Amino acid sequence: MIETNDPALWRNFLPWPGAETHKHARGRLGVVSGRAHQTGAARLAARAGLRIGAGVVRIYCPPDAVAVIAPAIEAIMLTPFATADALAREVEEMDAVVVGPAAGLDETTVNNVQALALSGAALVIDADGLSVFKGRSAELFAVLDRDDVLTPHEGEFERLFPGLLRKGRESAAVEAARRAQAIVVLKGAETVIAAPDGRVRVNRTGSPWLATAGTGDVLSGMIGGLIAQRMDSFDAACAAVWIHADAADRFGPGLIAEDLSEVMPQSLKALWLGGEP
Ligand SMILES: NC(=O)C1=CN([C@@H]2O[C@H](COP(=O)(O)OP(=O)(O)OC[C@H]3O[C@@H](n4cnc5c(N)ncnc54)[C@H](O)[C@@H]3O)[C@@H](O)[C@H]2O)[C@@H](O)CC1
Ligand SMILES: Nc1ncnc2c1ncn2[C@@H]1O[C@H](COP(=O)(O)OP(=O)(O)O)[C@@H](O)[C@H]1O
Repeated sequence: MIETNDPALWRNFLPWPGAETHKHARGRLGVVSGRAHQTGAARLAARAGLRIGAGVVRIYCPPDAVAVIAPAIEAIMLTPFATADALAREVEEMDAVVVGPAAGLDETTVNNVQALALSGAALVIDADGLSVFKGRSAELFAVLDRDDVLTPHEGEFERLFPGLLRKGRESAAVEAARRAQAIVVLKGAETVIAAPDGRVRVNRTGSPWLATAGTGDVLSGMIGGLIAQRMDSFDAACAAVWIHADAADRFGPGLIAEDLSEVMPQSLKALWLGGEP
């Protein structure tokens, strides 16, 4: 059965901090950055993960990107890595990791995704982390766990699941989640969230203000931030998609991706107070 994504389905599972918590207990999110000229996407994702409540957020970047990222972050931390193996070692302390935004379409990204998949962290894989597996999707699916999340837009979806969209977006997302054995978030004006066990929800509150560069990077950070706080990956994806659109609608005209993390507290506060958002 296809459900409409609604806060009633996941509101009670949102990870609000308890009185005795501390930053490490709230959840640790890693975000993998691209090279020096491609760091904005990771910073958007990292800030969104922090905003949605992860207690610690750390960007992992190639060594050449340190000098670019360091002056552009405050609460977010930064660790350089030189190889995929080094990255896998560094993320051992993380609960969730976002990989793919502006990662680059080369073998480095393939190696990073595969190395991360062997770590204990749940993965949110977006953008280049998906596109780089075009024509070789089995290599991606072989390393995924059921709590990992793929967040393709239709272009990326077609690269991983050629022809599947012809079945219709809902059926395509369900079949994709079954094939990948992971959560699939098929983004668009209506976003479909599907799990390998057959659960599927359609988000019908999409905001057209989201049709601007970088909003998908923000969404990946939001999903990762909720999973880092130990929310079930399917519910985390549903909640993030809904909050993402709610924040966009609250901002309205002129929205750019950077604004989403600044307006998100309004959406979160409405959910926290328990009233109608
Ligand atoms: N601030 C930043 O640094 C940003 C970096 N970004 C990165 O830039 C790179 C390219 O991103 P793109 O999303 O343009 O890359 P894509 O490689 O997905 O290319 C977009 C192409 O996909 C096709 N497509 C089909 N359906 C589409 C849909 N529903 N939405 C978008 N495209 C669709 C279009 O033909 C389009 O030309 C990625 O690495 C991405 O992560 C973007 O996320 C934007 C912001
Ligand atoms: N017309 C629209 N209505 C609602 N949501 C949209 C619309 N267009 C794009 N979005 C949303 O905006 C985000 C765009 O993500 P993506 O295509 O990955 O962009 P980017 O790679 O630039 O970050 C997705 O969450 C998508 O669902």
